[in-house]
Amino acid sequence: MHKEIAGLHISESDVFVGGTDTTSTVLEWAMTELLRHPIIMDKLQNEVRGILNGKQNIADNDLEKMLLLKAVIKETLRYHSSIPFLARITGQDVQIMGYDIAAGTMIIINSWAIGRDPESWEESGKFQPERFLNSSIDFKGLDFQLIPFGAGRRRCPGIGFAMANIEFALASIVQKFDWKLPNGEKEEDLDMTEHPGITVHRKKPLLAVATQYCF
Ligand code: HEM
Repeated sequence: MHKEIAGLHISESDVFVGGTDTTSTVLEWAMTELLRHPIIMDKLQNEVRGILNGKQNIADNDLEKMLLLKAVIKETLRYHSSIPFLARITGQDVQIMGYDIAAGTMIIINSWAIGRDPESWEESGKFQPERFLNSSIDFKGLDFQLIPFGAGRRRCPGIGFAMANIEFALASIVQKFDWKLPNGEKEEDLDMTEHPGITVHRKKPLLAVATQYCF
């Protein structure tokens, strides 16, 4: 069924498709990067376990204090923009950076490439969540170097829901379990091949061994 929300046509299947694969893909990439960077995993577990102090249920105001958790998720969204291509059709003739673009042209914006652009990001090829700790750059569509949710009127309407899901899930799994790669696999051997598609997920699903953490 299609509904009109603020003049935009959005169907229930748009919401379902837009909201499931994307969220799980971001979580899988976040865990991949944490397994590849054990020092960051350690720092994150210290932050989450310290703030929760043995409490099993995570509340909204606990998440507000988890600054490294938020930075890890932002860095994952920068480095692994899960919906890489945004599409727009120009409503009138425009000139962008010296290029004349006729009305009715479809423009494809590659948010994956923007997230890795060395002109926008220092050490763009490295996973460094700390870059966001003292930065006001956010993913809400106002900072054009970080647009994993798009920008403008058609940007993702599910940002709040997505972030709540990812923050709760990631905080919970790093609080309650310690994680390592299976069969003595080393961080540097972790296969990072991407599977291109509407969402860019891991080509091979991530395998990790969980050990329950004793509080
Ligand atoms: C990390 C998770 C998510 C990511 C990375 C993501 C990303 C995106 C992107 C890039 C777009 C296109 C925006 C544009 O063209 O400017 C989009 C659209 C959309 N997203 Fe999300 N999304 C996520 C989660 C969700 C969730 C949880 C929901 C619903 C509960 C949702 C619902 C939608 C819908 C309905 C659209 C179409 C909006 C329109 O056409 O106006 N998304 N999303």
